[in-house]
Amino acid sequence: MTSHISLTRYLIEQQREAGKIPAQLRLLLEVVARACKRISLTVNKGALGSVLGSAGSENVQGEVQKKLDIIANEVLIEANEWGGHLAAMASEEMDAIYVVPNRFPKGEYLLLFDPLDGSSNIDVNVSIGTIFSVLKMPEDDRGVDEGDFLQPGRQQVAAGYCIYGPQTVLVLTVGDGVAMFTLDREQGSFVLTEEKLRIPEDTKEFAINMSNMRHWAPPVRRYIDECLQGKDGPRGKDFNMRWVASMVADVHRILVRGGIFMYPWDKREPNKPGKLRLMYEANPMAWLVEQAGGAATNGQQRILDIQPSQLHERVSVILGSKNEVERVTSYHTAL
Ligand SMILES: O=P(O)(O)OC[C@H]1O[C@](O)(COP(=O)(O)O)[C@@H](O)[C@@H]1O
Ligand SMILES: [Mg+2]
Ligand SMILES: [Mg+2]
Repeated sequence: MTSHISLTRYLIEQQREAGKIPAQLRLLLEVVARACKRISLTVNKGALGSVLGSAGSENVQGEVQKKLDIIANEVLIEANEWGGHLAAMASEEMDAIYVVPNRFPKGEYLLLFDPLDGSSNIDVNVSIGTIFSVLKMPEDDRGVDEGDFLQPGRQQVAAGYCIYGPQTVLVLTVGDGVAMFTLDREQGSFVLTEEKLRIPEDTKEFAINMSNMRHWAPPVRRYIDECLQGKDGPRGKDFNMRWVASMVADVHRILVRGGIFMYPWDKREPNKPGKLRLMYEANPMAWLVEQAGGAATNGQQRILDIQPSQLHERVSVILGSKNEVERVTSYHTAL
């Protein structure tokens, strides 16, 4: 642990001393953090809080919603509606954007979130999380609409996630490196526990859902085949594998000790670019990973440079230790 600096103090320093963020963005991030704290408490109640199981509904992507998907979505909306200098919000769990009712002064920011990432792990008590991204509301815009959200990830002004695991940890970037804050339950506050995180450029650990192997495209197959050959293969080293099936948990591990994470396009749904969502999952995680010295591509280009054409757009994701991401990307572009 590096200090007893709270998230609030860290953000004030980012605002006043580093001049990195305006006061309005600081307040918005504090509201998001408070909402995450509430979600964390709800997650911890588990069966005692009747929060496990399915809600019996489907989201816009046709996925079955869990009770916690809906609860987490409501907590974020409610907290930010009145507290966050926002013009509008967009969520993986809502078909359309949520325009914040008439505000004066007009909200300057747009908030996007995956309220509960790793839904399949809720009922089995494995790490899950909330992923968020903040964009600036375009200037000279008279009214907010979906088009305002369609900005490439490089234009994010803040991004992060909160992981609800053995510890609740909030990980954040405002473009000045990546900082981690651990929730101190006795104090009720997030405390800075790691700063200026760096992902090692090389790794011997990959994360991919191996059950999809037969559906992968040749470049992904080639990369994993070479890893699996270990010491005797072209890579000359043995690789380890991890797959939590919560993107937050897999990316968190990579930020802490390195590795490569892939959820590539595959033949199961050939018309979709991938499973993960560009705006709620890939963009915030790609920026965090880049801010920690890693890389993130869709196999063809940097994720942060993709111009979105739809709010709920999907994308192929390859991110983590720089040299490995560059290798997989070169296997795609060499074709
Ligand atoms: O079950 P699969 O196909 O391995 O997918 C796992 C992936 O799906 C996700 O759970 C999707 O997120 P949601 O739970 O928000 O839908 C990612 O977190 C994870 O990387
Ligand atoms: Mg998700
Ligand atoms: Mg989700």
